[in-house]
Amino acid sequence: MEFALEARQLKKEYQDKLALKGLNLQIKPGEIFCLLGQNGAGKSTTINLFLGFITPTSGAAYINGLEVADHLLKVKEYLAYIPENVMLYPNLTGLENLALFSSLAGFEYDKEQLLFYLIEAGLPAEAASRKVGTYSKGMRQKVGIAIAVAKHAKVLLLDEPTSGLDPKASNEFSDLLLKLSSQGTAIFMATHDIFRAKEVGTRVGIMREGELVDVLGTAALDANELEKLYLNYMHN
Ligand SMILES: Nc1ncnc2c1ncn2[C@@H]1O[C@H](COP(=O)(O)OP(=O)(O)OP(=O)(O)O)[C@@H](O)[C@H]1O
Repeated sequence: MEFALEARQLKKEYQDKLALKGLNLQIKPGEIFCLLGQNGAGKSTTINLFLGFITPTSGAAYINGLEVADHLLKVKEYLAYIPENVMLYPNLTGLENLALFSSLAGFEYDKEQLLFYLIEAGLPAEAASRKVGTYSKGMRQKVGIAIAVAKHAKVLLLDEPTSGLDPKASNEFSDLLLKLSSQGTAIFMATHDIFRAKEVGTRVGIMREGELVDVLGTAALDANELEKLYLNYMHN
């Protein structure tokens, strides 16, 4: 079977810091994998390797069966990325931003279709014609999701997307992720939010000092048990 995301002995060393120590991981289409870990554990490094923003010291990252470092452009077609702060053009409206990013990915849509994507992602219709500079963080995340859907991304990478969102916005965001995964999108999310990880994740990985020390199925755990396990790893 072809995995949506795969890491094989993936290693990254910066100058004198071994940030990722040989990660092995396989994620299927429709899965939501949440990666927990303290600051500096190697979560962003992992995401940046899947995105092709940095090159591995050894080992390889694969998206849809393609080695990222060898197929940077092709892999970009499959991927959408939502960082903590979605980068959009503040002087363009939500509709204009979506039109621009869709077109960069090779998709041209009329206004009606663009509006449909934005509303599907939970943006109020009245906001779509407003400049993005006036949007809240949660609204910008929704535009990020609309871009992912409009470019038919097979894989969504997220780096702490819910930090700084209020509980309602965070909850709406979780619902969007669940909807995307039910449509077959594979989702890989670095987060500090154990509760959300349990709620949306199919599996949760715990990373410590560049190593994936555990991977847990969320179905058999409640959030308190997951928090206990996590804290245990951090203290030992
Ligand atoms: N460009 C770089 N040069 C040198 N060291 C780096 C670089 N980027 C990251 N590191 C180091 O690699 C380790 C892993 O960092 P990384 O950003 O992947 O952690 P993280 O788990 O994403 O942390 P956070 O939760 O704070 O985002 C850290 O020790 C960090 O200082």
